[in-house]
Parts: sequence; structure tokens; C-alpha cells
Amino acid sequence: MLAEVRTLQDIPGIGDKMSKRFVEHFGSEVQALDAILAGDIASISEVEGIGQRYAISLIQDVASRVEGVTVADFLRTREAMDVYEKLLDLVREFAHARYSREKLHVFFPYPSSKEQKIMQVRESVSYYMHTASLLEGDDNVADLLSTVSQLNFRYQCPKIRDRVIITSEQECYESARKRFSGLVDVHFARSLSELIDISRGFSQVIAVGDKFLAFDFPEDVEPEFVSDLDDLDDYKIIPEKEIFLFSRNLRSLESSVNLVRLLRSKGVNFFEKMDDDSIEMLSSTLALIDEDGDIVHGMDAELDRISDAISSLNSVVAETVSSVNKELNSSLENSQMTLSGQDMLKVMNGSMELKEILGKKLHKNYSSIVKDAVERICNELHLEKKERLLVDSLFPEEIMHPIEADVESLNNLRQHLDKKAKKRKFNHKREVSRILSAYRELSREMVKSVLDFDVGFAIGLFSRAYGLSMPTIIDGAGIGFKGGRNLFLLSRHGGVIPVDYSIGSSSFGPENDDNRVVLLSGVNSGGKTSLLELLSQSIILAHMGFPVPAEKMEISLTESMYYFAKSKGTLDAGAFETTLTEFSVVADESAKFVLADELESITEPGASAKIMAGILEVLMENDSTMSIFVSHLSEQILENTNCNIRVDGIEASGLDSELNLVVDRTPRYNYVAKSTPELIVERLSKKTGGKEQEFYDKLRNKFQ
Ligand SMILES: Nc1ncnc2c1ncn2[C@@H]1O[C@H](COP(=O)(O)OP(=O)(O)OP(=O)(O)O)[C@@H](O)[C@H]1O
Repeated sequence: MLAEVRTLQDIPGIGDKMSKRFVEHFGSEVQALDAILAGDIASISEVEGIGQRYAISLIQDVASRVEGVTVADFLRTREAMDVYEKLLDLVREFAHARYSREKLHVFFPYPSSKEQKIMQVRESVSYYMHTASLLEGDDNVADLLSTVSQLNFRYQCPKIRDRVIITSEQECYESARKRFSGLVDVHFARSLSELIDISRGFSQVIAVGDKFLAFDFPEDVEPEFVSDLDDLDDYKIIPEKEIFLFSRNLRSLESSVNLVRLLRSKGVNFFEKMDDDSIEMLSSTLALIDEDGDIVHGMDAELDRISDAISSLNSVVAETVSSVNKELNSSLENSQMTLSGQDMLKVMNGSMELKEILGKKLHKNYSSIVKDAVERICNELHLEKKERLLVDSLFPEEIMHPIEADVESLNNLRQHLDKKAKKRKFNHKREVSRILSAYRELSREMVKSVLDFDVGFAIGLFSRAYGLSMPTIIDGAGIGFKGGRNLFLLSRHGGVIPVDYSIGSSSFGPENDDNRVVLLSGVNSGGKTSLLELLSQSIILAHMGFPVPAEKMEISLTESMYYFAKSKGTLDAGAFETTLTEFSVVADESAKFVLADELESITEPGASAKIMAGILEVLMENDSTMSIFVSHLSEQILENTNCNIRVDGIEASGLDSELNLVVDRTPRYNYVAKSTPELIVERLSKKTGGKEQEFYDKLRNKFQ
């Protein structure tokens, strides 16, 4: 039944409590619904109380409401469902991002009544098959896709501790507090002195209102004056807020941008909403920030100079102090001093200290050593004129031994540089933030498109890895192929022998034979189950709009598929009844595929043959039903029916040099395959000798 999903509560299973959790997780009901309708299983499974299984079934439920069809409409038995799930697992291995790996669950087989939907998926999958061929062998695509995950724009920017908004207007104070709550301190200053006091605790001060404009401020307080906060966008005051959203998602954004570029360079038109110039602008802006939202090194020479000076300040000063002291020591060691008689008298009568005399004598030498040290620090830190003045006060004018850098002066210098760097960064951040704020929605869409590309690309890669091809949809009732390869065997063993087969109206079958109901006989381990499984894989994939595991395939679409896999051992009476009940529904008029593997095990052989003959007769009555029954009882089944049921056979042609059975995996049409016992006996005879061999030879003669 088709139904619109407009609110979370329109979705069965989502009540009040769950709906709240969705809104909490996604930020709003609209975003939660978007995620559900987009099949974003990865995000949904992160909602509290929702696991992956539930997220998948929720998405499938919603898809069935929206599209009016469920997975179980086509896949009518547990075994059919198992094949579908195993196929999905194979495809999912090719997805690079968690989002896409999960989203692949939105693909499922549609009944023929939804042919339009199948055709839509085919068209999109064909595009991705082509794209995968264009990008074949380019590891960069995989590397980029592996580093993309959904953008999270719900990060809360941490408080900017070194910036303050100060105002003397009550209304402005209230609104700023509301607007920037938790992001920056907002203070109310009644007077200029209060403003100065508060300002000294911050390196960036935004003074709001014209009242303070007329005042003179001390040198260490340099507020930025703003008349009216309402005139300023957030990015002007807290550029970090916008930048933070991007910096936290930097890897995904950069990878997405690079992927867009790469795809375009390979001729794949991708995310045309953003032209090359916008992509380059976004890319170059992202290149300015790091993952913490800081301005990176290398984008502004002046900022780099100041930052480098800050980071090497301590070590340069310490090294200089140590070498100055060495120099001072050696100069003292090598110097001699002659004391004049006058000076001696002054020391004797106590009007002068010896140290003072020493100072005077050494002062010239000391000053030049200190001057050199200041010069050295300034040069090594590449300081500018005003900054150099602050270094001058680093060492005392009076002789000091050993020399030490003045802690307060060092702090002043550091603070000065720090303020300067922050101011510069602030201006850069404003520009970065201004640009990025225009990209917020586009970036989200771009990353989403990249992730959705990964979904389709995974199908394309899956198709190429297994050599799949798009089947031709035919009218009538039939399925036929050349070079079919069972995907499960292929993924397990890496290689299989391709088989050809056909039933119904496919052009690959025998001439003038459009039998739709067929018995498949043959040797043990000949490949009957594998062929049936290959058919089930192909039918499911074709109805999903996916390519199939065959060189060429023709298939008609049906409403449903029944797959009855081989049961283990003979079933009890209850299970027999259940199996018959399951079969009772295949009798309806709709087009369907019915695949059954050794149904004979449901009860004792004689009765099974009769029951199977009966079921096949019912299936024959429906012109649009196709059915293949694998059975070792084909002759007994034929004995129990007058219907023209074709029997095909997979046969062993002999033994190879290592005494393994040589099997032709492609069934022969209209052929009851010879069984293997005689070959097994022959193998045993060839492998043994003496009395044992005589025994096997006797048995062999029975087959002659
Ligand atoms: N096309 C193939 N290419 C290579 N190996 C195959 C192929 N088909 C089947 N095999 C191999 O043969 C094994 C047996 O195949 P399968 O179970 O399909 O035979 P079967 O005819 O159903 O046997 P049984 O009658 O005993 O149930 C498979 O596990 C696989 O290893």
C-alpha cells in the first residue's frame, strides 16, 4: 500500500519516545525524516536504542510504505531471502564508507509489477558500471572514499576564552549574552576604568557602543569598536563557530573535494551544483585551517614569523643567556684590574664598595656583551622594531653575574607577540569563516553525494570484480544464459567452470523448446545445487536492477520467487505438512520462479515422486510460471505424470588421471543423466589391488 511519510510518527514502530530520540540525534524532525527517507542506515543505527538490524528493517518498512512493496513480496521463502542477504554481503564488501555499506540494504528485488522501478535502478547501476570501468585501477578513488564519513554539523564550538564583548548598554548586554551564550564572555562596564580593567584580562576586546569611542586608552588595551552588534554577522565576532564545524569534518571535506576533482578529471560529471571555481575556492579555504580550526602555518608570512618567535622564545633566550654567561666568565677570568690609590682609599674608608668599583671598571665590557645578546635574540627571533624595544629590558643595566633574563620582561614580550598573532589570526579567521559560511549547505550536499556515489560505485566494482553483465529483459516466461558463474562458489574458490542453461522462451535454449517446467537430474556433486543457486542469484539480481553473473543472460520478470533449498535428512510428518502448505501458494496465477532442490527428502521416495509430479503439473498449468526441480527421482516422477516435463541432466563423462570425476557442469537438455555409481566403482577398482580389486571388478561387471 502506498503511503506518504510526513512525520516520524507516520512510521510504524516510531512512537513518542522514539521520535524524541530521533529528533535529539538528528537535531530536528525534518533532518531525522531526511535521513530515514535517504536510507541512511548508518546514522539511524546510532540513535539511542536502535541497532543496525532495526535500522535496516525500519528503512525497508519505510521504503515499502513509500513504494508500496516489501522485500518479502518477491522473496517468498526463507532460502530466497538467504540468497538475497548473501548477495548483499558480497556487494557490501566493495563499499568504502560505513554509510554506503549500510545503505546498500535499500536495494532489494522488485516484483514485475514494479518494472519501472527495476528499470530506474538498472539505469543508475549501468552508469556506475561504466564509471567503475573508467576508474579501474585508480587506488586514489578508494583511498579518498575510505576517508569520507557523514558531516557532523552539530559540534558545539568551545568557548573562546581570550575574547570579550564589553558594553555599557543594558539592552545590548542582554542580547549579546543570549546570542553568544557559552561562546564568549560578555561584560557590562559602567565606566572607562571598568572597561580597561576587564579588557586587561583578554587579548581581544570588542567594545560595543559609541560611548567609549572618545576616550584615550592605555597602550596595552586596544579594543575593537563596534557601534551596533546587530549589524554584525556571527562570523565577525566568533568566526571560530563556523570554522569549527568545518575543521571537525576536515578530513571528509578535503577527501570529498579531492574526489570531485579526481572524478571530473576522469570525465565523470559529478556534483554539478558546484562548478570548478567554487570547488577550488572551498578547497583553498579549507587548506587554511587545521583540525582544531586554527590557521595553519605557511599561509601568512607575518603570522608565521610571530608564531615561530613565540615558540622559540624560551629556548633562544635560554641559549643566549647561557652563552652570555660563558662569555662574561671568560672575560672576567682573563681580565686584570689595577686599583688606583684613590679608589683604595675610598674602599678603606668605606665610602665605596669594591663591587661598585669593579662594576664601573667592567661596565663597558658588560654593556657590549648585553647589547650583543639583545641583538642576537632579536635576530634569531626575527623581531621587528617595536618588539626589539621589549627585548632591551630583558637584561639589567647594572652588572649582574651570572646574568638572568628578567621574567617580567620576558612575559611582556611573549604577551605582546601572542596578542599580535591572535589579532592577525582573528582577521584571517573572519575571512575564512565568511567564505565557509556560504558553503555550509553545499558542503553537506557534496559529502552526501560522495557517499551516495560510493553506494553506486560499490555496485559497479562488484559487477566488475565478478565479471557481471546486465541481463536482457524478455517477454514471455524464460531465463537463459551463457557463461553463468555461481557467485558464492566464485567468491569462495576464485574460479568456477562457466555453465550455459535455459528454460522457457529464452533464445539460449534448444530450438522449438520452450519448456518452463523442468527436472534437473544428474550425478552427485555434479553441480545441480550450484546451478539452482546460480539461477536464484541471477533472478534476484535481475529483479533488483543489478547485473547478473553470466556473460549473457535473458530473463523475464516475475512477481515472485520461491526457492526451496535441499533439506538435511528426511523430514518428519509436521515438516512434510509445512512444506506442502508452502507449495500450495505457488498454484496461484501470478508469474513466478519456483526453484526446488531435492524435494524428495520430504518423505519416502515413492510418495515423494508422486507429490513432486503433482506439484509440477500444477506449475505447468500457469503459463507464466517457470520452475526447475533438482531431483534424483526424475524417472519415477515422469512415471507419475502425463505432462510433458523436460528432464535435463548433468553427467560425469569419466575419470581423470587422478581418478576424479570429470563432470560436464552444463546440463544436457532432454537427457536423464547417468548416475555415478559405476564410475565410483571403477575408481575404487583402479585404486586398489588383489582381492579388494576383484570385488570391485565383480560389481563393475554388473553395469556392463
Ligand atoms: N560450475 C562449477 N565449477 C566448478 N565447480 C563446481 C561447479 N558446480 C559445482 N562445483 C563444485 O561441485 C561441488 C558440488 O556441487 P553441487 O552441490 O552443486 O552438486 P549437486 O549436483 O547438487 O550434488 P548432490 O546431488 O550430491 O547434491 C560444489 O561444492 C563445487 O565445489
